This record gives sequence, C-alpha cells and structure tokens, in this order.
Amino acid sequence: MQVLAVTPEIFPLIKTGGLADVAGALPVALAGQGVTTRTLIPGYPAVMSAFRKKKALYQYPGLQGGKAAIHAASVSGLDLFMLDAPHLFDRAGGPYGDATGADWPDNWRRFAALSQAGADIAGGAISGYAPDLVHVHDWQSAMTLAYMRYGMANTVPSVITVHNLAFQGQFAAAIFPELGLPASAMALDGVEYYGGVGFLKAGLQAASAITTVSPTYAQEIRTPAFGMGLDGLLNLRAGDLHGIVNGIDTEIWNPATDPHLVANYSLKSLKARKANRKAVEDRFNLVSDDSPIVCVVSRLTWQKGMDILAASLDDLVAAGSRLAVLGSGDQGLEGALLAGAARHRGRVGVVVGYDEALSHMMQGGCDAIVIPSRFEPCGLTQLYGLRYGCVPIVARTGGLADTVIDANEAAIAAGVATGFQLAPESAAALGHAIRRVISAHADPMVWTAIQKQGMKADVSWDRSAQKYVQLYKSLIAKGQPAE
Ligand SMILES: Nc1ncnc2c1ncn2[C@@H]1O[C@H](COP(=O)(O)OP(=O)(O)O[C@H]2O[C@H](CO)[C@@H](O)[C@H](O)[C@H]2O)[C@@H](O)[C@H]1O
Repeated sequence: MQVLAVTPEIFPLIKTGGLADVAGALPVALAGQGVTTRTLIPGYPAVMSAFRKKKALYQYPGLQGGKAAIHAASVSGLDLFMLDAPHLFDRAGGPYGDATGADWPDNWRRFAALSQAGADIAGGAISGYAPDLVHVHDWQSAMTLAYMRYGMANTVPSVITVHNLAFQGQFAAAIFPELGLPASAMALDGVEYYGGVGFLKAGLQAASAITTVSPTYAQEIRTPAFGMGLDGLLNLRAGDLHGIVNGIDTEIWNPATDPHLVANYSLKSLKARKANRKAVEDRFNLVSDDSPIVCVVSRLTWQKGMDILAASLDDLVAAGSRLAVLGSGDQGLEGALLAGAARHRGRVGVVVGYDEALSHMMQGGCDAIVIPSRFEPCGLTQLYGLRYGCVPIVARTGGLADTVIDANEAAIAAGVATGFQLAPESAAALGHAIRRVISAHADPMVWTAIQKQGMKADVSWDRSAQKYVQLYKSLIAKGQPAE
C-alpha cells in the first residue's frame, strides 16, 4: 500500500512540537506493516540544505506567487517530497513565523501552496506515483483534502489527523479568490468557516476519515468545552472519527543506548540513573539531596497549564520537591518561572529555550515529569517519561488519561501503577499530587515498582500502527465516492 503523507514538520529535519515526532515515526512503524509512506514537506532552509542530491520531479511556473518545484529525497529511512518554493519557505526564523515568534502574514498562502502540491501529487503529477491514500496532519496540510475534493484526485481516500484542535488556520474571506478553488467551495459544507475560510474545517469536512491522537480526546472534542467551535461538525462526522493513541520512536528514545545520557541504563540497572541525576543537578544549579527532582519539558503555554505551575512553585518547593524546567513560549510565563527560580535558588532551575539533547538528559536523570495540561490530545513527554523511568504526573485529560495508570492504593497493591493523575486546571490538585509523589518517593520499594511498571508499558508504535493500517485498508476497500 502506498500512502502520501503531507505535514508541515517532520523529525529529524524540522520540529517545533509533537507533530514532528509523529510524522517522523509513523512511516517507519507503518513500513513494518506493509505500508510505504512518502511524505511531502515544505522546503524550509533546514530541509533544502540537508540534501545535496535532489531531483526536481515536477515544476510549477507559478504557485501562489512564484516559481516552485517538487523534489524527492530520502533521509533516516524516510522518503520525502519537498516543495521548493523560495518565495514562501526560504526564510530565516521558524516554520510559522520570524525569529521574534510573530506569525508570517502569508501563512495561508504558504500552506495553501503545500496543500495544492499535495493534491497535485495525489492526482498524478509525479509520473509513476499514484498513492492509494492521502494522510494529512493539522491545519497546515488540511487544505490538501479540499484541493483533492474539488480537483483531480477526488476519488482517492483520505485521512486527516488532528494533533491539536486549538490551531485551526482561520483566515478572512478575502483570501478565498486566491486559493484557486471553484466558487462552490465557499460553502457551509466546504471551506467556509464562521464567515471566513477555515483550513482545518475544510479538511475535516472533506476527509474520508478523521483521527485524533487518543480515544479520550476523540470524545472530548465532541463537546463544546473542548470542541473549539468544531464540535458540531465533529458530531456530524462522529461515525468517521477515531482516536488512535500516539506511540514513540523506541530507538531514538531508548535509555539503554541514548547518546545524550551520561549513563545508559535499563530496567535491570536503574541505579545508573544517578549519574544522569547529578548531571541535571549541575545543569540546573540544584542542591544535591534525596528529594525528588520533578521536571518540565514543554512549550510554555496556557494549554500546558504552565501558568498553574508558575503559580504553584512556592507550594511545590514547600512540599519538599526540586524542579527543573526546560521550555520556551509565552514570555510572561518565562518571566514568572525565572522569577520562581530566583526566589528558590538551588531548588528550582529554569532553562528557557529549546534543547533536544537536554530533554533526553532530563528524562534520564529526573525522578518525575509533570504535565498539568488543561487539554492534551495525546502528549508525548509522559510516554518518554514512562520509557525512561521518569515517573509521569499528569492532568486527567485527553491522551494523558489514556496512557498513565494512577498510583492509587489499589493500583499500587496490584502492581499496575505507572504514574500519578490529578484534576486539570487546579493548583490545589497539583500540590496534592506532588505531596503524593514525595511520599511515594520516600518509599524506595513503592517508587521503584512504579518506575519499573512504567518502563514495561508498551509505548511503541506497534499497536497504533496496526490501527492506522486497519483504517487505511477499510477506506481503500470502501473507496471514496466521487461528488
Ligand atoms: N523546550 C523544549 N526543548 C526540547 N524539546 C521540547 C521542548 N518543548 C517541547 N519539547 C518536545 O516537543 C515535543 C512535544 O510533544 P507534545 O506531545 O507535548 O506536544 P505538542 O503540544 O507540541 O503537540 C501536539 O501534537 C502531539 C502529537 O500528536 C500530541 O501528543 C500533543 O498532545 C499535541 O498538543 C516532545 O518531543 C518534547 O520533548
């Protein structure tokens, strides 16, 4: 089976968050199950400069205002198509904005172009390549399905995965004439969204099936509280909506071989974690003692509950915990956390920035990782935590609720506990959870049992990749009715 994936990010080439991890790991997992994936990504500078050997397979004399070409290349087991469109993607800064973090004003044009190229490939633009199915991710590639629906590839089945409903790609109606879609597309069941154009909405409407990254989030987004304006549409399409929990790349995230750790270890050699713990203490200027180091590796945003964490710092330190925070995002939150570190020298350390290597070291050296999100489609850092014996402390929402078994008395007695759950959006619940963690940590038998049970959990892609394959097969068997 041949699948064309379209995504704005892919690890290891370009990553701002969990979407990149999934886009990079899923094709490898699917390959083991007879699915060949080729992934279309934008030709950002980091992408185009990664390959010496490129081959232009398709040329556009004009695509959203400039010349463009589709190239093919392979890296780390991934087969890629790259959309080389310098007027759209050859810019310093991040994939979505400039160095100050401000969004590019023409993001609609950039990701409409990516989507147009995706639909063109699906429709046969690359000679000899005809995918059986198209799989797109989030709003940045969602319009692929609209271009397919109103164009050549309207019989190719498709899947859209929602990694985060908060990001919708909503733009003014004035852009519509420049999208190159027929006038009939500007309709309630087309790309129209609250009077403007909705990229994610258009994809949700056109997809043969919709997936999101955990069963609980798939239910939550059908409610007004989590649906972010799309719950009505998601309820209409409930029969085509599936929750498939993310896995992780267990080669890249393997404490036994991870090159970013001072000391490698496994279930049988947990004591070796001490050397990593020492390295974390040094990096974050923490005092050395027996109290647990609780870490955070996160975008610093409201979604992730980082305001609740910042407001709870004094309480968490008073309870006896040490904290190591790595993150970047909202400047107000960065400031609040840095101020907390200044108030609690030696007990709270904060590194503002994005540091892949340090994130591995923290999972390998800290005792626990806290994820107090308000909503969390899946969450990956708790899965890395499970694999590394860095016990997850998670808000009971979305994929966090689906992947961590709370260490209540019954679960401890049954030997199934893998972490700690808390009620979302509550500083009191966070404080209570940290006190439970400190008390469990003080009992090495209990703590080691929780760590080991987490390390035994299956966080690989195996089962979830099977679910995607089953879904792909059922859609291909059904066929996509032409309009
Ligand atoms: N400062 C930093 N330095 C280094 N690494 C950092 C970092 N901040 C974050 N990371 C890394 O970025 C990734 C973030 O993954 P999350 O699952 O938390 O996702 P995110 O909210 O971006 O993604 C959305 O998509 C993913 C994938 O589907 C869903 O799991 C999630 O719920 C949804 O919100 C992890 O690999 C983490 O280690």
